[in-house]
Amino acid sequence: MSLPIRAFIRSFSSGSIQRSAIKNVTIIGGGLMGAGIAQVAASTGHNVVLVDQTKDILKKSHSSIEKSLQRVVKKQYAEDPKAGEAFMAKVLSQLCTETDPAAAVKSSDLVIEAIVENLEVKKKLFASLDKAAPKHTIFASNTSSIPIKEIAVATKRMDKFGGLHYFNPVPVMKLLEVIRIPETSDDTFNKLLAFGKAMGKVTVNCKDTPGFIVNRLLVPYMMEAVRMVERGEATPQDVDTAMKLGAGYPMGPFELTDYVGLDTCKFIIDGWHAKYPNNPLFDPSPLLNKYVAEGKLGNKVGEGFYKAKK
Ligand SMILES: CCCCCCCCCCCCCC(=O)CC(=O)SCCNC(=O)CCNC(=O)[C@H](O)C(C)(C)COP(=O)(O)OP(=O)(O)OC[C@H]1O[C@@H](n2cnc3c(N)ncnc32)[C@H](O)[C@@H]1OP(=O)(O)O
Ligand SMILES: NC(=O)C1=CN([C@@H]2O[C@H](COP(=O)(O)OP(=O)(O)OC[C@H]3O[C@@H](n4cnc5c(N)ncnc54)[C@H](O)[C@@H]3O)[C@@H](O)[C@H]2O)C=CC1
Repeated sequence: MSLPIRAFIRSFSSGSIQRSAIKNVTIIGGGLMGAGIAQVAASTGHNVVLVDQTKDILKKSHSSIEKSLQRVVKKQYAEDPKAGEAFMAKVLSQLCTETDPAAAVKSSDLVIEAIVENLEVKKKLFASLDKAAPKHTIFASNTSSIPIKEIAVATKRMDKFGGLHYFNPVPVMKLLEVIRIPETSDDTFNKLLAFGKAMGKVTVNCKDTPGFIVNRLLVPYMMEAVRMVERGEATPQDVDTAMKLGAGYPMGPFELTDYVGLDTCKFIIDGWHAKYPNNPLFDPSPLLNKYVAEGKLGNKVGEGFYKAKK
């Protein structure tokens, strides 16, 4: 018996991974998050179709998945590289790419959307998927900051709609926030929870409140960090060192912003400022806006608050 199958059976019997009714998964958006979600879904035995706008983007997504899988395999199969190679080949055989979302959802049990953090773009996508997907298909958004219901109203299947909020990097971060709206049926919610567990994640349930649990706490903290720098109280480097060594965080707020993507951070904060214009926590940050205007979007383009390590 090969190592991954043994490990999989062990996790079944220990209860850490559960069976799920969901087998065929379509991920829309092959960027930082979509690629990570596709990798972990395929690694846990699901058939995955990854969708993005062009073949070139999907080539990059595929190559980032391969690199990340190599890291996982190197660690998990240190003593059996051949089994590692077989595992990697199996995972990659369960993953295909597609540029036409309508074709990609034809036999899908679950669609997870991980495209740009923009309500109108997400609604337009889901409205078209609603027409193309079979009746039983469940829809989920990985949005960081947009209420799930505001996206779900674009469809006629709100009972089959929920939120699956993953964390970056998806292959490493154990948490998954599972969000229900009042219309989400118990059957859909239970299937989403079971799917999350089948992916090996620890799930937490959350109502459809802005930022769910983690981002509701993380965003004000990160915004205060950038305001400290704007007030000239400390440098990004010193803030990062302080939070790593003084609070035990794996990354400081500026390193984390580079990791998440400054464009995504700006979408989040601009969206919340428009929604809550009187809450000073969500006032725009001139420094963040300046970096985004200069194209310094973080690690994905090689530079943000820091120059990315090669
Ligand atoms: C200040 C500006 C203000 C802007 C404000 C705007 C506010 C908006 C912000 C809101 C953002 C919201 C985003 C969101 O919705 C939710 C999120 O995802 S929040 C982000 C959550 N993630 C984190 O907090 C990550 C924290 N960092 C870490 O945990 C570690 O640093 C990290 C694991 C990334 C890397 O670890 P490190 O030790 O530094 O490096 P290593 O390279 O040694 O990796 C350790 C370990 O992990 C494996 N690994 C790392 N990356 C991958 C990968 N992509 N694939 C596979 N494996 C990976 C690596 O192999 C190592 O394994 P070992 O066994 O230890 O060798
Ligand atoms: N970056 C992060 O750390 C996290 C981001 N999120 C959320 O996940 C979503 C995606 O974020 P990232 O992966 O970081 O963004 P990204 O910018 O890395 O990737 C987005 C991808 O979506 C594609 N795309 C855009 N519109 C599309 C469409 N109509 N059809 C198909 N593909 C389309 C883009 O080409 C791009 O490849 C956002 O909603 C974000 O808020 C959630 C958790 C963490």
